Amino acid sequence: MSSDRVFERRVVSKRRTSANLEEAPVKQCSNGWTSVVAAASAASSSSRLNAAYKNLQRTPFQPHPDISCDWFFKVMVLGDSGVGKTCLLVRFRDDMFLGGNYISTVGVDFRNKIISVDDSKVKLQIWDTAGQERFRSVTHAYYRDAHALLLLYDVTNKISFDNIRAWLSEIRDYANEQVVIMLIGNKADCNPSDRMVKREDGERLAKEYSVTFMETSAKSGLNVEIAFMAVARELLFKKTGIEKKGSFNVQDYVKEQTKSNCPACSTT
Ligand SMILES: Nc1nc2c(ncn2[C@@H]2O[C@H](COP(=O)(O)OP(=O)(O)OP(=O)(O)O)[C@@H](O)[C@H]2O)c(=O)[nH]1
Repeated sequence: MSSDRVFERRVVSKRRTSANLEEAPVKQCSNGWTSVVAAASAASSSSRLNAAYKNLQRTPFQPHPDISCDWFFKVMVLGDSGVGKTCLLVRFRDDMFLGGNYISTVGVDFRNKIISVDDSKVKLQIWDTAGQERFRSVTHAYYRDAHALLLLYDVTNKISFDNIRAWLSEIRDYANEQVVIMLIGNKADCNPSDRMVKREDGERLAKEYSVTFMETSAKSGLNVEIAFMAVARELLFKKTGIEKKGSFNVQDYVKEQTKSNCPACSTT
């Protein structure tokens, strides 16, 4: 059994509002999610969880031992509470939108998806993090071995955009220097009157920090698959592409892929 399969069990409820994090380090959910609640502290109370996490840490940028895939990458989704991190993941993984009551994530969760990139099978282990400030110290512990970070803001919430600089500064402090970063303006399906952050502002900020940018909608599915595919391609290129193809520009890839979508929701 590969290390991450320890987490791949059927579960009861992914998201909880209880702040009593010490109670249950691993929550299981009916929708396929597994919560690693307050893992930084709770991991020590679960040897299996600890072993699995340590195995993950030992395998950055290595082909994954799982014979069903060629490569394994850990991707984290970050951003303020309510920007749509969980919905983005659920859209990518299950092609569903979690409407209705909004329940804030506690701690961190992950789920796997295997995708095909050219002739390679790539397993993405995607970690959903709690956006609320009180969980920051928990989520920081997971940054270090992430290969890619999707940093989200909500185009209808200016504060979530203004906080992106602070997020980028945290990333600089806690993440690997080689980490691939993509800035995402989510909820691009909004009414024009609800939009508080212009696409150009997102583009400008991304340019300033030399990161890739795109707008998505977890609700409509707009650009969600493309965002994850772009990240997977860039990671794969970093690992193998130099010998194989010479060059790959993720921003050009995103531009090409989003060309046929709503212009207001794509990148430059
Ligand atoms: N219109 C619209 N609403 C969205 C979209 N994505 C998420 N939402 C809504 O935004 C709210 C928050 O979504 P979540 O995915 O739970 O947000 P989160 O970033 O995971 O929040 P935390 O768990 O607190 O960090 C929910 O009510 C969603 O239905 C989107 O693309 N468009």
